[in-house]
Amino acid sequence: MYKVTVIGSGNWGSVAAKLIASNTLKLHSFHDEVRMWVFEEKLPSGEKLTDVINKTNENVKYLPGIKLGKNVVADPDLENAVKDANMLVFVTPHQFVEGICKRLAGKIRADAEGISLIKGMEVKKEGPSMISNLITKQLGINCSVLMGANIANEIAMEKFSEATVGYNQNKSAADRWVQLFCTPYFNVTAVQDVEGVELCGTLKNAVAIAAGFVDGLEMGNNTKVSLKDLMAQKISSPFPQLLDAAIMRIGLKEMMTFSKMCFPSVKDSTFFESCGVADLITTCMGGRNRKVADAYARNGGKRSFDELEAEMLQGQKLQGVLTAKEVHEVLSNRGWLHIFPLFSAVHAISTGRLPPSAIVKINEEQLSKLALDAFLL
Ligand SMILES: NC(=O)c1ccc[n+]([C@@H]2O[C@H](COP(=O)([O-])OP(=O)(O)OC[C@H]3O[C@@H](n4cnc5c(N)ncnc54)[C@H](O)[C@@H]3O)[C@@H](O)[C@H]2O)c1
Ligand SMILES: O=P(O)(O)OC[C@H](O)CO
Repeated sequence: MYKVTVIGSGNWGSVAAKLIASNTLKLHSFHDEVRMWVFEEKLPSGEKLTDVINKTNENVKYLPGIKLGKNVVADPDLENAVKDANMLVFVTPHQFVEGICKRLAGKIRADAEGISLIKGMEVKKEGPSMISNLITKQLGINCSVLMGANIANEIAMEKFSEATVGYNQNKSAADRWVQLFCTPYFNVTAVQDVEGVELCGTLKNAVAIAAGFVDGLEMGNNTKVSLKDLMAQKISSPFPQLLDAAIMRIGLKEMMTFSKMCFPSVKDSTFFESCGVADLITTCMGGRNRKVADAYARNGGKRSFDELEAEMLQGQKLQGVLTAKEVHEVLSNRGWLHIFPLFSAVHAISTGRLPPSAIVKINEEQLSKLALDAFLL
């Protein structure tokens, strides 16, 4: 019998628990109960979030108004939450995974399998290391990934969407994950390209920040903003939707180039799965990264991302700004900044080194300066 624990209980973590819990009740090879580890916090009422979830069957802070399923049990004790599980679903903001894995080392079942729903990466001296790899290395378990065009609040309302499971060797584990997540409104397919799937989910968050800048500047209506560099790339539209499309096109190209330069085994076909172009479009149009970057540009870069994130997302976390920093580290370490103008601009703008309008003005001269700054820092 398979026993599932979800490690994380934010917006997507709660929806993942709901999807899984609806299936474990139906599938005989799985225990009904789904444990969900909660990073404990006190609510304004003074109650603990875990107690409220278990009392109301609702994550009132990160997914209000949605019942998770009576077989979801919130647990604030990480070790206790995982001790009986042999299917571990990792779904926290990526900056917390390393600490969580350190706490879990030696505490999980020997036959455990993992899947990461986390969009992000770590940068080591040797280069980028994906979160699934970090989980495998620290816990010694096989780890697949699940990424896709998935806005948690919409899937919580059972609106149709698709997702992609990425796996390396273990096809039977991938099939089990597909079985565990699939519902009539959540269609999951598996591809043998764990890094490709994970890089798609990770890198599109940096592109979504660029899309937010464009929207926040209302570029289509602002004749003061020069389009010459976009025109140099044969794009010259006065309409914001078309600028968004330009950002997505250039972003997709940089995502593919970066992925293949860092991980030559990544397959082109992966970018045409839900985790690729579909997630890119979804996040650039409707995600949290886009929304907060839009506010950043509207404020002329005068209010920091941290401040805007806290005010606009009430505890939910952005991944795009941190991802742009991680990508920038790889690019500057390897002397690749000039190949990735969009990623470079997103990092320079989000750290206040260039104004938001630079998203369509980034040029060779600025890139050389950024490269020099990176070298001097
Ligand atoms: N929300 C979505 O629509 C969505 C969709 C697909 C993928 N994702 C990805 O899923 C991952 C998790 O995102 P989410 O939306 O579930 O989370 P979230 O941004 O909604 O919530 C933040 C979570 O982090 C927890 N947290 C805060 N401090 C912590 C700490 N020190 N240690 C551990 N946990 C801490 C909070 O308790 C909360 O559960 C991210 O990588 C995200 O990109 C999100
Ligand atoms: O809301 P975002 O920007 O974190 O994006 C959410 C998901 O990753 C979209 O698939």
